[in-house]
Amino acid sequence: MAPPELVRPSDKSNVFAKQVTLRNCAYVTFLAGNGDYVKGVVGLAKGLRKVKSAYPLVVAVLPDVPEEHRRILENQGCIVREIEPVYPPENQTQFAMAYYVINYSKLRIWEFVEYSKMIYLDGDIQVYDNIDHLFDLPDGHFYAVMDCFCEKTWSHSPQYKIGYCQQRPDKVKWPTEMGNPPALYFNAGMFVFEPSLVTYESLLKTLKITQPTPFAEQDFLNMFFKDIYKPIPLIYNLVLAMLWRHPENVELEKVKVVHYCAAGSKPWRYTGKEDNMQREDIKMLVQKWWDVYNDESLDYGTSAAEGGTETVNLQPFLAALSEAGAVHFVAAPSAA
Ligand SMILES: O=c1ccn([C@@H]2O[C@H](COP(=O)(O)OP(=O)(O)O)[C@@H](O)[C@H]2O)c(=O)[nH]1
Ligand SMILES: OC[C@H]1O[C@H](O[C@@H]2[C@@H](O)[C@H](O)[C@@H](O)[C@H](O)[C@@H]2O)[C@H](O)[C@@H](O)[C@H]1O
Ligand SMILES: [Mn+2]
Repeated sequence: MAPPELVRPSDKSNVFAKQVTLRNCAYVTFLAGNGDYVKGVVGLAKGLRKVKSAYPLVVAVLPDVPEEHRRILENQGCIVREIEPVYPPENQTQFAMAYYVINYSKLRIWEFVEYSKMIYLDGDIQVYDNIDHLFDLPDGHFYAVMDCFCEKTWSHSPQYKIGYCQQRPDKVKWPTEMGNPPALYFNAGMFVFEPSLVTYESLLKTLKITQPTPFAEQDFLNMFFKDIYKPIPLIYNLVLAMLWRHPENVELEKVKVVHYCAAGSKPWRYTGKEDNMQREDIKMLVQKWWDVYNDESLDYGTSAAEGGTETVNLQPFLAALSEAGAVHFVAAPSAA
């Protein structure tokens, strides 16, 4: 589509014009440490390019991410933003995974208010179909895919103990003597949200008085956004365990986003030794991830990746001008 023309409010000459409001949107992920998760983020950057997303990928990096990794990400077209860690209050919590304690730092992305809407994606996620349309979801809600309680990582929970899962609430019903069933619970590896300093301050203030729990920031985000959480279809975040826990809920050919969160499924560490890792669908999905990661035509700056011409992301520039209120932007009639 031709870039939007700058039209002064007084100029009515462009009869084809229709008023559009351009929003400044972006994908955002989180990177910590000097280990191999950087491969996940490179894969994600290339995957978003492969599906021709119109939006940039911002990478929120902790101070311990080495310069070399930051260069790699910038050379893949990522916008690298350093954030300070966020720690939960002093606690004796047994996190489901010890390293989950660093995941509270994800909360810093609510401070990225130069963007009006963002889609957060874990570094162990890959996007295989364009999901830019999610930026058009109505404001005022928190959109994410429902999680599953059936993996051993949930063995601490009452749901797991009685065999209840929100993915199949009719299979083992929640007993009335245990009160209401748990509120719908999302996986925090992917969500659509609106950065806001008010929300950001409230998140940090609330965290200070909230007892940490096994799924760390995922539990905290579920509690914090409970009233505005809206489930979106599983095709936007396939938590791999769904393949063997709830295959009846999965139509793999329709899945747009795959979340390599099952133990042993991180493609860049895959050995095939852990439970379920010899499944044909897992091996296919791991290979699919590597096909994108190894595809040099998807490297930033190659003509193939940018659709034959170097593309410049006008969003921040247009957002700044629009902020200034100096002009309205109208889409020139499509060349198509
Ligand atoms: O050493 C680490 C651990 C986690 N992460 C980031 O934190 C996210 C959440 O961790 P992970 O995906 O391993 O959790 P899971 O979804 O597997 O529970 C990752 O995707 C990365 O974006 C990271 O950068 N370095
Ligand atoms: O810090 C807590 C993490 O909790 C979530 O991972 C879990 C969750 O999905 C469980 O349901 C699975 O059983 C488990 O394998 C998986 O690791 C998020 O994916 C991750 O981004 C992060 O928020
Ligand atoms: Mn993950």
